[in-house]
Amino acid sequence: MSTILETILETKRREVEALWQRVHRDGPFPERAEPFRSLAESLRSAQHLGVIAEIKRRSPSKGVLQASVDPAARARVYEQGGALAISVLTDETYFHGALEDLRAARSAVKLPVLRKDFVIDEIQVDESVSAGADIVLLIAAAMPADRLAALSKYARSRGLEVLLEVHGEAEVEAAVAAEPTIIGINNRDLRTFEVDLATSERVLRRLPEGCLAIAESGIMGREDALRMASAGARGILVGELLMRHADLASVQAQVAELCVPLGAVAK
Ligand SMILES: O=P(O)(O)OC[C@@H](O)[C@@H](O)c1c[nH]c2ccccc12
Repeated sequence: MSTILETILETKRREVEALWQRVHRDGPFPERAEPFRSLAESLRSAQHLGVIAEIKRRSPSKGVLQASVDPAARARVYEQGGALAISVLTDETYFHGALEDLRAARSAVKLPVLRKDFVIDEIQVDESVSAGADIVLLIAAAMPADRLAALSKYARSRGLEVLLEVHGEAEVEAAVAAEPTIIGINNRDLRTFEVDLATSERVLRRLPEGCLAIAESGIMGREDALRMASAGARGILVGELLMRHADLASVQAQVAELCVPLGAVAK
């Protein structure tokens, strides 16, 4: 056990085990009442960079960002600022999130909601569907290529959109083969926590034509948003910048600032 990702995955394997036991004991997860909402559609039709605004109480790299958060109120403000989707950290151990946060956020808005967790097993996909998630994150570095493809296929078969996260060029081939709905390029290396926006610039050049791609992490303002847009990203995933503010009026203004026009960008 050396890197944080490996440590987290170790915890996830135990959670998966417990989930299977629960399902064997109590039966399958309850049916989902809510229809799915699509992020891919709004990313494709938007004339501006799509902002996926995140609810994250703490992170292993930054510590506590905001201990007490009202996910419904925050989701509403993200929506009012013009975000195309809400991302909710649901991992409890390392991010102090919960599936309850996702439910609360989703019922407060009309936007699609991304379940941000470390999904490595079909049972977590079932749980995500039941909880009302619209998009699920899969991380290329978390599993071998064949598992990535199988899990992506399963998630899509259950009606979810798949955001598949890569960090470097080396993961692009496996990611594309898994036929995700959207590819996310994480500017933060989950092994070292180092953040570099040049990561997105490099990887975006390697993606096949027509690929819907977003840049994740380390976006700290309009300048960075413009940089990601001109590199070819259709959207950005932003957490820390928004979570550093408790004042919801300034959070809303901050989201609006990030929705830079795509037309103005030389591609
Ligand atoms: O807070 P930031 O630097 O704006 O980053 C948001 C998001 O990209 C980050 O939370 C993230 C990207 N991939 C992840 C995987 C797991 C947990 C968290 C993440």
